Amino acid sequence: MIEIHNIHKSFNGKKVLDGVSGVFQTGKTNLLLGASGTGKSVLLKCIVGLIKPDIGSVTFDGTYFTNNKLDIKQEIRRKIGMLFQGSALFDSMTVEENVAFPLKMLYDMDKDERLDRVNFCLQRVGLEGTNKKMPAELSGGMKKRVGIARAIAPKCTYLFCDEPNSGLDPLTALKIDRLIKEITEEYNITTIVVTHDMNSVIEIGDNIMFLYEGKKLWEGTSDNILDSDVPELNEFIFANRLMRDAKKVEEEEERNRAD
Ligand SMILES: Nc1ncnc2c1ncn2[C@@H]1O[C@H](COP(=O)(O)OP(=O)(O)OP(=O)(O)O)[C@@H](O)[C@H]1O
Repeated sequence: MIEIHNIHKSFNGKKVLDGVSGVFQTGKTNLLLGASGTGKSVLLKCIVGLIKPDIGSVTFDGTYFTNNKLDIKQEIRRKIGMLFQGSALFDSMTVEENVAFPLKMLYDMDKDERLDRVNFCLQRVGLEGTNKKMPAELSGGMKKRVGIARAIAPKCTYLFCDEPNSGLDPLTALKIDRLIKEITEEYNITTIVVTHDMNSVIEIGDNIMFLYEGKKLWEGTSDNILDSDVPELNEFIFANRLMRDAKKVEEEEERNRAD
């Protein structure tokens, strides 16, 4: 379980996070939802320690993280897996080398043990046998799968995903969302996903925190989000639907032109 308490962050006098508190449960897919520029990524970076909040604290399973001693922070960092926006694979490394990378950095494993773990993770994300492929040879969805395999390779306790389905077609996006949820439940991980996609909300939103202009305006689940009485959230959901409908019309028109 991850707890955040009263997180504030400003850049050059501009407030980006304004007193955000909340709890992210173990074994659940916790979503940080909001429009562009509402502070989702900054909050994620504050949680993992890439950005220091001006005020506030983060606790991992009861251990205080923010401003704690370096060795305690490093111990927590070892348990964190990250799936970055755009996958962020090393282009000059094979799939196998990419997934092995955190194992080399964090563990004193022999080569065979490391390869076993890499193969296990590749198999878990449905990419067995792709060891020697280069990232340039992979589709967007496959790259995300490699990113997930790399994140879980060190047996992470906490998984952070920054817009995991950006740039993917709806069906591939759905498969990636489901894979993240399955892995979260299977390994009892605390997962936080940054998203602005309502499809993800409905599909995997065990616990959703809606951010608006740096504030948490609503918290709930995919079952009750459509009943919210928060105007900013309802407007966000409506805009998402309009976007989806407009996309459908565009695709339909494209199909008609092609016929
Ligand atoms: N290092 C930084 N220095 C200055 N401003 C920053 C920095 N990082 C983020 N910001 C600003 O903080 C605000 C929130 O950014 P953030 O990336 O958290 O938005 P977001 O909700 O994740 O949006 P998106 O969905 O577009 O990624 C933006 O106005 C951004 O320009």
